[in-house]
Amino acid sequence: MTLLIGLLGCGTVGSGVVELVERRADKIAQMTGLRPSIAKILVRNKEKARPSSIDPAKLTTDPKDILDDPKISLVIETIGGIEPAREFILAALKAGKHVVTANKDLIALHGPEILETAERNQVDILYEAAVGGAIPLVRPLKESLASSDITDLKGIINGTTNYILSKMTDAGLSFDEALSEAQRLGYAESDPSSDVDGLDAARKLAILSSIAFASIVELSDVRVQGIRNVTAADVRFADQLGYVIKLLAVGKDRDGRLSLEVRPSLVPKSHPLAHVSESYNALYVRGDAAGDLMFFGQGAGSMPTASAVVGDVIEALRNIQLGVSGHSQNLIGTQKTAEASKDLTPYYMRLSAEDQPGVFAEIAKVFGETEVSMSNVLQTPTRLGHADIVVVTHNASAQHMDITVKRLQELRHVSVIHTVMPVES
Ligand SMILES: NC(=O)C1=CN([C@@H]2O[C@H](COP(=O)(O)OP(=O)(O)OC[C@H]3O[C@@H](n4cnc5c(N)ncnc54)[C@H](OP(=O)(O)O)[C@@H]3O)[C@@H](O)[C@H]2O)C=CC1
Ligand SMILES: N[C@@H](CC=O)C(=O)O
Repeated sequence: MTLLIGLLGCGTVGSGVVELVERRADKIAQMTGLRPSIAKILVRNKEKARPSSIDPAKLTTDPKDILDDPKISLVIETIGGIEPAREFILAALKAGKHVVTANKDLIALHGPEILETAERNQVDILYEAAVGGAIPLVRPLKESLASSDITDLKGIINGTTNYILSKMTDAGLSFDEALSEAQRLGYAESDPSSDVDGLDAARKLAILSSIAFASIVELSDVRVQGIRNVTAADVRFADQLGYVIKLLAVGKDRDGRLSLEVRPSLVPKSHPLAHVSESYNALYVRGDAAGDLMFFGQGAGSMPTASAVVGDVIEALRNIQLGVSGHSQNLIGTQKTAEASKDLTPYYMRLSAEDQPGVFAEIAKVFGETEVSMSNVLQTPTRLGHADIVVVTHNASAQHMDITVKRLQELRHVSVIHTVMPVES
C-alpha cells in the first residue's frame, strides 16, 4: 500500500529527502508494508532551479494543497525558522497527519506546544534530524539510554562552526572564507549568525538536555557564546600551547540542578573531540548505568540530514502499521533549576597591552589579587609598542575570571581583552 507524504520546503534538506525516499521506497515498503511516496512539495518559488530528482509537477506554493489533502497522511517539514513552520506543523497535527521535522528552532522554542498537540491528536511528531544531522541522538537518549540517569552531555553539535574552526586551523582560511564555503556546502542556516553566534548549538543543547535530563528546558537556560571573537591569532596561540579551538556544548545535571553552556573552548590535541573536524559532530554522554558513550558522524548537509529525516519517516510508518502512533512524544512534566556551572576549570585569555616595562607586572598583580593563578604565559609583539599577551590559568571559577577581566579592563596599559575561553583537560 502507498502512503502519501507532503513535503514542506525543498532546499538543502528537502531535496535530499526527495532523493532518499525515492531511492529507498522499495526497501521501506519491504520493512514496513507501506510504500512512501512524496505527492506534493511546498516551496516559496516554483521557478527556482532544482535538482533533476524534483518533479516540477509536484511543486506548489499553496500550503493547503498539502495540509487540506486528506489523502496525505504524513508531512515532512524542512522549511526552517518559526513561522510559518509552526503554523503548518500545528495544522498538520490537528488534521491527524504525522509530522517529521528537522527544525530545531521550533522544537527548542515551541516543543511542549507541538508535542502536546501531537499527543492530543494521536499522531507522531519526530525530530531526530533537528540535532546532529545523521547521528542518532534523540532516539538513543529517549529509548536506549532511558535506563540510566544521564549526568553529562558534552560535544560539538554545530557543523558550520566546526567547519569554520577546522578550516582556520588546518587550511589557514580566514573566518569569512570558511563561512562562505560552509554556506556553499549547505551546512549553514539561512541566517548564518545562528551558527556563528552559538544559537543553533544552544537550541540543539536545549533539545538534547530536555530529553537526557528529563526536564523542561527553556532556551534562555543555555548560556551562549559564539565564535565571532575567535581570530587567527587565537588559533595560532592555541596551536603553540598544544590545543585546538572547538565550539563545545556542555550540559550537566548535578542532583537536579542543570548547567547548560555553549562556548568556544581549547581542547588538547590528544583529546578525541580535537579530531572531530569539518562538518562532523560528536557528543559524549555519561549515564550512571551506561557509563561513557560517544556518538560521532556528519552533523549537517543534505544527505546526512535526509538520512535522519527518512529514518523518522520509517518509524512513523511502523507505528502506523502497529497502531501505536502518538506514543513517541515523551512529554516531560518537571522543570529543573538551571544555573551557572560552579565547576573549576583552567582558562585561556588573550589581551593586547602596551609593550613596556612594568605592564606585565601590573597584569600579574591583578591575577594575584583576584586569586586566579597563572600556569602559562605567551607574548608576541603586534603593532608598534604593543603586544598580544596570552595567559593560561590554573583551575579557576567563572566568577573569579569575570572579576579578573573587569579589573584588567581598568588598567591604563591594557587596550583590549580579546578572548576568554575555558580549557578542557
Ligand atoms: N542544512 C543542514 O545541514 C541542516 C538543516 N537542518 C534544518 O532543516 C531545515 C531546512 O534547512 P535547509 O534545507 O538547509 O534550508 P533551505 O533554506 O535550503 O531550504 C528551505 C526550503 O523551504 C522553502 N521555504 C522557506 N520559506 C517558505 C515559506 N514561507 N513557504 C514555503 N516554502 C518556504 C524554501 O523554498 P524555495 O526553495 O522556493 O526558496 C526552501 O525550499 C531548517 O530547520 C534547518 O535548521 C537540520 C539539520 C541540518
Ligand atoms: N546549521 C546547522 C545545520 C545542522 O543542524 C549546523 O551547521 O550544524
